[in-house]
Amino acid sequence: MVKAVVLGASGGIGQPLSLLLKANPSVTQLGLYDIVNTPGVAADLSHISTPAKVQGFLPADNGLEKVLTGAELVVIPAGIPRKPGMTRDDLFKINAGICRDLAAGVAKYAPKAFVLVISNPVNSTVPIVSEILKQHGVYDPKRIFGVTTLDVVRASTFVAEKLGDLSLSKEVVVPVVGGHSGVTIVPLLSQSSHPLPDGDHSELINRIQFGGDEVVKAKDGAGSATLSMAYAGAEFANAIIRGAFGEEKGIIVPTFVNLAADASGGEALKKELGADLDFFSARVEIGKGGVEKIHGLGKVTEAEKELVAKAVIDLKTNIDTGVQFVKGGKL
Ligand SMILES: NC(=O)C1=CN([C@@H]2O[C@H](COP(=O)(O)OP(=O)(O)OC[C@H]3O[C@@H](n4cnc5c(N)ncnc54)[C@H](O)[C@@H]3O)[C@@H](O)[C@H]2O)C=CC1
Ligand SMILES: O=C([O-])CC(=O)C(=O)O
Repeated sequence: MVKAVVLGASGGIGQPLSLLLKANPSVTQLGLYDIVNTPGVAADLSHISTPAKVQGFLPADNGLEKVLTGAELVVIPAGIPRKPGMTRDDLFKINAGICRDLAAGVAKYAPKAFVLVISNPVNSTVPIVSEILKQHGVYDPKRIFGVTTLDVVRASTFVAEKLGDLSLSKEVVVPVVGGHSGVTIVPLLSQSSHPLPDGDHSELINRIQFGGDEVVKAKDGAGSATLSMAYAGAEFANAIIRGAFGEEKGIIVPTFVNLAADASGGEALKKELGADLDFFSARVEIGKGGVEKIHGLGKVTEAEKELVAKAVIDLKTNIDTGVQFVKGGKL
C-alpha cells in the first residue's frame, strides 16, 4: 500500500522505471510527473492489470503539488544524461537546478516521503536535495538516498561473467561503496559472496567503475544507461518498500546517504575512512524510518584501502560543490 511518484517519468529511465513500479504489487498509487508527455505515459501504463492507480501530471495546474501530495516514495530521474566525452560532473550545471526545484516541491508537498535520487551527478545532487530540505526545516537524513544500485548490479553481472556463469549474477553479492562516478565507485571484490580466483582484478574493477561510460559510448550520443538503471532503481525502490513499509528485517543495501543518518555507525565509518565526509555510499540497513544502521567497510585489502582513499578525495569536492550551490545563494 504505497503511493510512489516518479519525477522525470517520461524519460529514458522514467518510463521503464514507472513500468516496473506499476508491476510492483505493493504500489497502489503511482504518480508520474515530467515537463512533457506524462498524460500519454500514464494512460498507457494504466491499462496494465496490476493494483496501482496511475495518474500523470505536467507543471501546469499545480502538477507538482498534485503529484506529490500524499506521496510516500519519490524517485527522481529528472535531468539530462551524458553524451560521449562528458563526465557526470558536466551535467551539474543543468541537473543541479532541476534537483533543487523538485526538492523544494518535495519539501512543501511530501516532506515525509522517502526520496530516491537518480539524477547525476549523484555525489552532488543528493547534497543539494538535502540542503533544500534543510532550508525548509523538513530534513530527515534517514529518508534521503542516492541510488547507487546500478553499480551493485554491474558488479554482480561482471563477476558472474568472470566466473563463466551468468546465471549466478542474481546470487552474486559484491558490496560497492563510495559514490557514483568513476574512481568514487569502489567495488569490494574481496567481500564477494562468490570469490574470484587469486590474481590481478584491476581490469574488472575498472569496468565496474566506468560501466556507465561503456553504455554512453555504445549509445553514441543517444544518452546513457536507461534500461539497466530502471531495473536497478526498481530493485532499490523495492528494498525501501520491503524494509520501510513491509515487515522485513535485515535488508542491507549500498546507498549514498548522509552519515549523520545513523550517528554511531556514521562516526565509526568516518574513522575507518580517516575523513570527515558528510555523505558516503555505505551498506545501509533499511527499517521503518529509513536508514536504520550504517555499516562499516568491513575487512578490506590494502589495494581496496587505496581505492577508498582515492574516492574520498573526489567525494569531498563533489559534496562541497552540491552544498555550495545551495548555500552560495544561487536560489
Ligand atoms: N544514478 C544512476 O546510477 C544513474 C543516473 N542516471 C541519470 O539519470 C538522469 C536521467 O537520465 P535519462 O532518463 O536517460 O534522461 P532523459 O533525458 O531520457 O530523461 C530525463 C527526463 O527528465 C525530464 N525533466 C527535465 N527537467 C525536468 C523537471 N524540471 N521536472 C520534471 N522532469 C524533468 C525530461 O523531460 C525527461 O523526460 C540523468 O541525469 C542521468 O545521468 C542515469 C543512469 C544511471
Ligand atoms: O554513466 C552515466 O552517465 C549514467 C550513469 O550514471 C551510469 O550508467 O552509471
